[in-house]
Parts: sequence; structure tokens; C-alpha cells
Amino acid sequence: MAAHIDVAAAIIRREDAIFVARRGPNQKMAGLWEFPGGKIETGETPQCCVVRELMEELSMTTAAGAIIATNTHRYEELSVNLIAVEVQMLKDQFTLTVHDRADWVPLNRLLELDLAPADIPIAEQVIAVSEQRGA
Ligand SMILES: Nc1nc2c([nH]c(=O)n2[C@@H]2O[C@H](COP(=O)(O)OP(=O)(O)OP(=O)(O)O)[C@@H](O)[C@H]2O)c(=O)[nH]1
Repeated sequence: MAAHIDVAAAIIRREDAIFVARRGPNQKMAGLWEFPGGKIETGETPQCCVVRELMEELSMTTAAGAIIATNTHRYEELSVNLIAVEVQMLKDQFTLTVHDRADWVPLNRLLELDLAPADIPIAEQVIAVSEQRGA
């Protein structure tokens, strides 16, 4: 049976744009765009995980809110349950360490990116939630 992991990913919104990062050359799935985050450790909430991972990988100071979408995707050898958490940046700064690019992408262009496969349904749900909220 394929291994299974729970992964928390940050949905960071600024006006009509979302923060995305491109997986670096030393990461699995290098070159694909994602919502930054990482594996949830035993006993950790998705919110604690995402705040920790954003500090570790991007030196970003954040606060996490509600879970807004989830998606389970089965890769060849790994099943990933991706939990998207709304996150606010508390300081407007970050530093790339594992990713090789980061960008603010308008919501209506999010699906044009070469996203990690698990992220596509998440992006669709984020767009739908934003449309429901009328923003
Ligand atoms: N962080 C993150 N990981 C994702 C996303 N989509 C997706 O399929 N993944 C997968 O989830 C897994 C965990 O991601 P990660 O490598 O960032 O986690 P981590 O920092 O805890 O791992 P590591 O420190 O052991 O390398 C990887 O297999 C990654 O390919 C996403 O949007 N964000």
C-alpha cells in the first residue's frame, strides 16, 4: 500500500492575488508551483504546521486561520492529503531557501501555472470560495 501523508499548504491572499512558490531543483517535483507548506508532524494542527513550515522554508512570519479546502491525491508511491489553510503574512517579507521562485498570481490566472497535481483541485476550490465571497 502507498504511504500516506498529511500536508498543510498556505493560501496567502493579497487583494486578488495568491502567493505561490516554485519547487526548487533539490525538491521532489522540481519546477512545479505549489502553495508553500509541508508535512504535518504527529500531534500538530494544520495551522501550527503551516506557520512552522513558512518560517523554516521562507523565513515568513504568519498567522493561520481556517481550513478552506482539502484534496487527497495519489501520486505513484505516495498519497498526499493536502489541507489548505488561510494564512496572513504579518510582515511583508520572505526569503527563498528551498524554492527557486515565488510570485503573487491573480486568482483568475492561478490555473495557468504548472501546479503540483494535488494543488489543482485546491486552486479550483480557492477560486470558487473567492467567487462566493464576491471578491
Ligand atoms: N508543501 C507542499 N507540498 C505539496 C503541495 N502539493 C503537493 O503535492 N505536495 C507534496 O507534499 C509532500 C510534502 O511536501 P514538502 O516536501 O514541502 O514537505 P516537507 O517540507 O515537510 O518535506 P521534507 O522536509 O521532508 O522534504 C511532497 O511530496 C510534495 O510534493 C503543496 O502545495 N505544498
